[in-house]
Amino acid sequence: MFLGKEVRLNRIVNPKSGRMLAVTVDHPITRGMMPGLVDIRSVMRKVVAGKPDGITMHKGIAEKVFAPYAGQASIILKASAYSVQYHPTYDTPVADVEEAVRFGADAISVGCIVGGPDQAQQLTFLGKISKEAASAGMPLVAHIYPKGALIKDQHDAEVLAYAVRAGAELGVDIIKTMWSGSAESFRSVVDACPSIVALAGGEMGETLEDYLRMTRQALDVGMRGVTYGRFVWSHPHTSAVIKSLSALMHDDASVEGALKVYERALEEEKDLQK
Ligand SMILES: O=C(CO)COP(=O)(O)O
Repeated sequence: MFLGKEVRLNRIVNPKSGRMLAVTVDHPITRGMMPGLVDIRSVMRKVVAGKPDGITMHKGIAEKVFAPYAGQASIILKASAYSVQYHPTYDTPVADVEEAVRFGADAISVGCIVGGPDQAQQLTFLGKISKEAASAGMPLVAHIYPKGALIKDQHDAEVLAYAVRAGAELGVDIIKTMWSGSAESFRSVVDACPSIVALAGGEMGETLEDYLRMTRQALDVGMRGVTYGRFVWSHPHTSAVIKSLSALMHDDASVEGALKVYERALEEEKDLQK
């Protein structure tokens, strides 16, 4: 491995735990103007205060909003976008590895949609950016979504295993995927993938405890990263949520232990407001 890639990987994957805690704020182009992300400056301040390893963002947000926090968390530069509404099977390139280097990013992140009519183009794009990222010593993160006519259930473990393995086959370092619903089925997804498997949040729960339980179960079967968005920044106490996730990811806390960390972080927030 290039030394540059190793240095960057060690910034986003905590060397002590071997795991990555990332938060993503890349939703608006894909999903529309979600209320929780309208005030992106306030979201960014709270996310940085929670001390995640990395934050996934598009280039304009990196430049206009993240800049004051440079060095406090890694930039994972989002380099593709699609539209859930207008073209849900085509994730199109919007940035490149050269820009990731220029922004000081520690990884570049793309989406790739398999199981739909655009699969061939999507894999061509992934193969190309994998080559470019490798040449620059830039870790590659990809969210391989199984979507489209061939996919009946996006959470089916067999379908997810295909998706993560497709990413590993093309040299992706960290592959984001969806929860399959149980530890037993998720084990088969992780086992299919020689790269790091990370979990996206989606709409898999209602409470913080739901997400902590899902994360704990996935960790127990070998998952090594999270890139959570919606449930983190739409929560009224974003920084405390990130700190509780950090206890799970980096200190191997139980769900109960992580909830205690959350309560303690809330108390600290109250003290600061006094
Ligand atoms: O990867 C993600 C979006 O790009 C995950 O975000 P959510 O947790 O909101 O699903």
